[in-house]
Amino acid sequence: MRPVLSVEETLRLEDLIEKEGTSKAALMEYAGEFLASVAMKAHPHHAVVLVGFGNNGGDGWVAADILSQKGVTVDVVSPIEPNEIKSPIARHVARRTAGRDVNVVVGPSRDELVEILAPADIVVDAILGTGFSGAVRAPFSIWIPTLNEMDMMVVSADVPSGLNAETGEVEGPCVQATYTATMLAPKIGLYSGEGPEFAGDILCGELYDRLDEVIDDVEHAADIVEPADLIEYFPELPAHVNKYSRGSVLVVAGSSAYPGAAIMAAKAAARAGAGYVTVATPDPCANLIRMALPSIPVVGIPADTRGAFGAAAGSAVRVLAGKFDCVLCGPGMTTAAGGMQVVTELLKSDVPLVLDADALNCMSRLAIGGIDTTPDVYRREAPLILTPHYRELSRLVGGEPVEDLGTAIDAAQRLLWAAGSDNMVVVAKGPRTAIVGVERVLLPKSGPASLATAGSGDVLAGIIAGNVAVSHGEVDRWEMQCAYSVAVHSFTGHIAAAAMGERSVIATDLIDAIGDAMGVVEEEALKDAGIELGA
Ligand SMILES: NC(=O)C1=CN([C@@H]2O[C@H](COP(=O)(O)OP(=O)(O)OC[C@H]3O[C@@H](n4cnc5c(N)ncnc54)[C@H](O)[C@@H]3O)[C@@H](O)[C@H]2O)[C@@H](O)CC1
Ligand SMILES: Nc1ncnc2c1ncn2[C@@H]1O[C@H](COP(=O)(O)OP(=O)(O)O)[C@@H](O)[C@H]1O
Ligand SMILES: [K+]
Repeated sequence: MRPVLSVEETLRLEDLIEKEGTSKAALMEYAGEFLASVAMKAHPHHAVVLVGFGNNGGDGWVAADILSQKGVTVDVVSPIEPNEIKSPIARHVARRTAGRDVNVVVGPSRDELVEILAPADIVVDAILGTGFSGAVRAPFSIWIPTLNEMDMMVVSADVPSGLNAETGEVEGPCVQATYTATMLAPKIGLYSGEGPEFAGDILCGELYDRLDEVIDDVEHAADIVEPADLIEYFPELPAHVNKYSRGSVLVVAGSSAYPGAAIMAAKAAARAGAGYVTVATPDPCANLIRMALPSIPVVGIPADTRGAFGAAAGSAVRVLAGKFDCVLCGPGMTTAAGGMQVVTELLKSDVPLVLDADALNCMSRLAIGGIDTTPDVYRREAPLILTPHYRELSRLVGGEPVEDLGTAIDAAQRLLWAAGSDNMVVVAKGPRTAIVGVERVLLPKSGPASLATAGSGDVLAGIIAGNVAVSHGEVDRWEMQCAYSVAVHSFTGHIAAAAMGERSVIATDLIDAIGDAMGVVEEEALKDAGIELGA
């Protein structure tokens, strides 16, 4: 697992490191060394280092010094004279570097900047870091578009300048980085909002030799799940299993209007390894689903006049549910009154429950005004996994906006804390999906944009339910198991995109790729853990 920190957590970490005897001035030296080492990967002859007023600029001044000592021709571009820099540690390194073998240009015009940049083979962006917020002001509001227009190789110090390190928001111009050399731990804004579009490849400099020991003394905004972390969560297939003991899933889904969602979720659960999948669906669409899924039993449930779950559906589904290792409820179900009863009854059961799509919309209606009004709706002993996309998540917290990773994590944490249940996990789905559990926020591998296609979420819900069933509840950390499922879903996106072309992927392609995707996740995990296949 690799920690990702908020700005506040980073500052707390720096304070802790300082208390242990490594000053902020020393950290700046290490940050500059790391920045220079990333720039040196490009074997530059001529580097331009753009520095700002603060400590991010300090990192740049140190890097400039080191690059010139390595024989690189270096121009430093600064908005002010080194003597005028307010931060004492940054002023110190700026004065030192300016007295050495680098060319310092203060306050160039746009045309002068173009002339300085043109001969360089690498640009180090040390203009703004974690101290920046809002929209970039002059002169950087001129420097940054000028740099971006020249399309050069850029290494950004800590975060691309112009990106809010906390939220990933970009309100004005922002440096388009080739690499981001981030210090101590990646900042959450690199993964949220527009962060991924501007950061390029993210490389992290640990800077402090006891970092592993101290980093857990501060909270982590999130943890990136690395391939080897998933090893314990691979579903097993022992020789002695039968179809029931492999794991059974009841998929409570579909309606006359949306039978396809039930079909995709059920098929995905079976492909993920559940030995026995059954669909419970409103009577009028049961035959259609039977024809689409010859290997899956379909139970018709009393319907209303529109072909959605009817008044008697709640009790019928509750009776069925007890026979399964996991119940997935929601895809294509609509939010008709019968559906609301189905969700209410299933919450009372003691079976691990995955709620997706319309089951979540039913939840928001059950807790009108958001989770805080009726947190008891969510409380149950058995595991409860919610898989909302941003809009569904926003409804669950009473309409508060959820529009990027940061706001999604906040909303999911509000749900968890209000419910106060240890066995609840929120899989907040978006371009970067976060899995929010009581103890941790996980960032599993994200998939390609090809996943943004109707029905893709039904497939993920099926994969999650299939894996929950296969584990028979013997999982110590449900959020890690969800991370395995999200990683599999992400790889289905990559595999389907390679086969069909990235623009042409549809959700049924993802289902067909589940088996291969599980293979890839497992191969990567073993490789990451240094375990050789076939050894
Ligand atoms: N604090 C520490 O211990 C360490 C900090 N380090 C570096 O220091 C950085 C943080 O330094 P600072 O806190 O000094 O902040 P920054 O250097 O990121 O930015 C602060 C400066 O930006 C200016 N600024 C803020 N908003 C602006 C806007 N909208 N338009 C134009 N200018 C704006 C401020 O006037 C201030 O001078 C980190 O990102 C990292 O690169 C590293 O050297 C490692 C150690
Ligand atoms: N731009 C994107 N890049 C990567 N993954 C994405 C992107 N957009 C959506 N996804 C993923 O695709 C899935 C979409 O789910 P959802 O919105 O529930 O779809 P549906 O309701 O149509 O089934 C989620 O797993 C989400 O994380
Ligand atoms: K920067």
